[in-house]
Amino acid sequence: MSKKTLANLSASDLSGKRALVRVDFNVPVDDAGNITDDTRIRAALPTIQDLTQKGAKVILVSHFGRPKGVDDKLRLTPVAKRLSELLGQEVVKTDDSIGDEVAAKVGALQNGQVLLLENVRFYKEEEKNDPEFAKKLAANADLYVNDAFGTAHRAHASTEGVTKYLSPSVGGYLIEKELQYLQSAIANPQRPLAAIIGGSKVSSKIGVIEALLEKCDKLIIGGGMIFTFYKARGLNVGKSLVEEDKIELARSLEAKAKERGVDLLLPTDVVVADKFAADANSQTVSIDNIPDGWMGLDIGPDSIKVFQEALADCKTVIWNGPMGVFEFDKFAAGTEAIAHTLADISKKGAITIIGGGDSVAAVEKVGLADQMSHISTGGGASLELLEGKELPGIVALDEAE
Ligand SMILES: Nc1ncnc2c1ncn2[C@@H]1O[C@H](COP(=O)(O)OP(=O)(O)O)[C@@H](O)[C@H]1O
Ligand SMILES: O=C(OP(=O)(O)O)[C@H](O)COP(=O)(O)O
Repeated sequence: MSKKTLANLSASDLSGKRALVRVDFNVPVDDAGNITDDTRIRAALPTIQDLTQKGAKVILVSHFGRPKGVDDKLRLTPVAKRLSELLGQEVVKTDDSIGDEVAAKVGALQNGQVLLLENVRFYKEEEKNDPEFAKKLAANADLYVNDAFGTAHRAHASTEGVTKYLSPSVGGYLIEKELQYLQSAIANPQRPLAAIIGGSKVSSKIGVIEALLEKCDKLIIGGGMIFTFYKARGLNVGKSLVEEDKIELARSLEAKAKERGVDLLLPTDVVVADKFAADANSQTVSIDNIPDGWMGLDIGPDSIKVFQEALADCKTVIWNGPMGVFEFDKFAAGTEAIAHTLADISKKGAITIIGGGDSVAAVEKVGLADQMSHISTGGGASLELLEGKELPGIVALDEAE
């Protein structure tokens, strides 16, 4: 990468220095708050360990979920515990990300110690990239390392704003590794190239589809994303997830795909449930038969077949977003089938890239992660790279000398 990285900093640059390190510890958790997949924590270890070995005082900052203000369910305390186990050393945890308590605990850090700040999104100023808030985050540190690849597509205070107040500002080893792999796989992809988009972040990912129509030969849509398209077609979607203000966009995307001759594949059948729960009653219906009061939580068997056939000849596939609510066994079949298909085409030489916290968790759950070409810690971030966009969290870093 053309940016300065941690590899450019020696022990003499780092020893005794307070390093503010942006990580993406936005890990999947179950209803009881237990971490169900720690890939993102493990992926940050090389950077954290390099810093501690070189005598830096490490101050980690991350978001967790999408809180509106302080939310006790979205505290990073379980993450601090898991990180401490993985590092084999104590991780000091603060209850805030700025302020006096943080300053005091940072002041008490010894060289090589690690501290984790509280969820930075408890402050609305974080996502607004408020300069005063960025200045307060930066006040406790001497230098900045961004290793949050999964959040590099967000221009927030802890990913972009802080770089204006800390020097040097460098990329960590995870960001370096992700860019190295993704840029080469995506710049000149082996074709046919397919993108599979699912999951629940409809409003933040539906926009990506437009740019992907220019790049991809096939676009497969699943997960919670599909019902906005169906509503645009005038179908009844019951209580399924819909983004009302994206219906018009969905309609125009279908029209554009047709114009450009890109295969935009949507499921033809879905598994619907009478409630959002593991023990819900379920039935498989065609998409024009979703009953009132029911919600679509997985793609159906006919759709799985069509998707598998479409993927069979692909040479590069990038997948972000599960096909259904795979956390509930009843609604995991679509996601599991696609994971198996990608493992199969990987074996035949295709490049398969899985990105996103929950998508990676799903592939880990079925034990197929090591059969994919690349497991990326970023879903939205890897899709934006595929679109050809620059990621603000990377643009903001110092240029390599
Ligand atoms: N039909 C659906 N309705 C509601 N939620 C869904 C549906 N299909 C998938 N999901 C949910 O989407 C979530 C993952 O979405 P997202 O955050 O976009 O993916 P990733 O973390 O891989 O980027 C999962 O928790 C899954 O339960
Ligand atoms: O989980 C994340 O993104 P992803 O679901 O696209 O992989 C990142 O932590 C970014 O979170 P955000 O989409 O709430 O900014």
